Amino acid sequence: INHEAYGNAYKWSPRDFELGSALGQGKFGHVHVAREKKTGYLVAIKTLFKSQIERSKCERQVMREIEIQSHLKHPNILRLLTWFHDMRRIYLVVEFAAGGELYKHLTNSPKGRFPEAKAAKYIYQVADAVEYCHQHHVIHRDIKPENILVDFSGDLKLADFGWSVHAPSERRKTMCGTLDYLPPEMIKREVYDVSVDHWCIGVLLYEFLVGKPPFESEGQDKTYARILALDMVYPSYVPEGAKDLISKLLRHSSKERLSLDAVKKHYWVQQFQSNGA
Ligand SMILES: CC(C)NC(=O)[C@H]1CCC[C@H]1Nc1nc(Nc2ccc(C(=O)N(C)C3CCN(C)CC3)cc2)ncc1C(F)(F)F
Repeated sequence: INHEAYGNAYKWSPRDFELGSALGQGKFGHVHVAREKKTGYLVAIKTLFKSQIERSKCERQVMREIEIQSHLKHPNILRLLTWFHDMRRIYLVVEFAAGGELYKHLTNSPKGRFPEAKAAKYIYQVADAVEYCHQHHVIHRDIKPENILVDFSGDLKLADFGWSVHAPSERRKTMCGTLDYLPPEMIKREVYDVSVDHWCIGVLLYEFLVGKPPFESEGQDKTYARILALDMVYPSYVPEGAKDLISKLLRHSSKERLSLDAVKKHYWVQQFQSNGA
């Protein structure tokens, strides 16, 4: 039968794809590059094992990730193209980001940090993607280099919506992974809103330019103390404009943090926008 005539009723299955090499390990399984047989289109397939998801009681989180990521359509957000499942596994068919993981680009850069122009281009793209999320009432909550991929043309793709929630939220976020990006309100376990992402974008820009996050310390308590005290220093090579922008994002009072539209229009960012966006 002509599947296309039935729109989305087409049932995707593993048989539609030629599995390629493993790209790495995701949270609940592995990720492969794959080629969709009819179109030759390269995709990434995240295979999640239902047993592992059930064991860690993350069904709701996985379904939320699928729900959220399938509705977000933005050039700097990794697209969830489709998904299907069999008895034992859930398969997420996601855009393949040929440039790989952003944190590897950062660590492999000379001096382990990005030049101004690249940092400004990247922070524009992240701000644009996160502004789009917020317009769709989604807080990402986990913006950091590890959760951002690079596509074939060197543009950023915000990924890993496993921790995103519909705004506003006070859902507990178990302290997994790095603490460096946690905003004060999350450390103090207060109710928080979309502006947690504004804080993270400030931390991200600092890390792009310096090569490490501003409050990095030995041990969780020291990191928390430095975040709550806004105890950070800028190396001399950080340009004034970037310091101005970061200082307007790393504010304790979430209401005082610069809007994402103002981030995109900030003079330090604008000077590098080639497309005059
Ligand atoms: C945001 C989230 C937290 N991260 C992830 O999900 C990770 C977990 C596994 C991989 C990645 N997930 C994805 N990765 C890509 N592209 C990609 C990744 C890595 C390389 C790379 O450098 N190697 C293979 C190198 C090649 C050279 N050898 C030596 C080392 C690995 C090249 C392309 N596209 C889509 C995805 C996605 F997200 F759709 F799954």
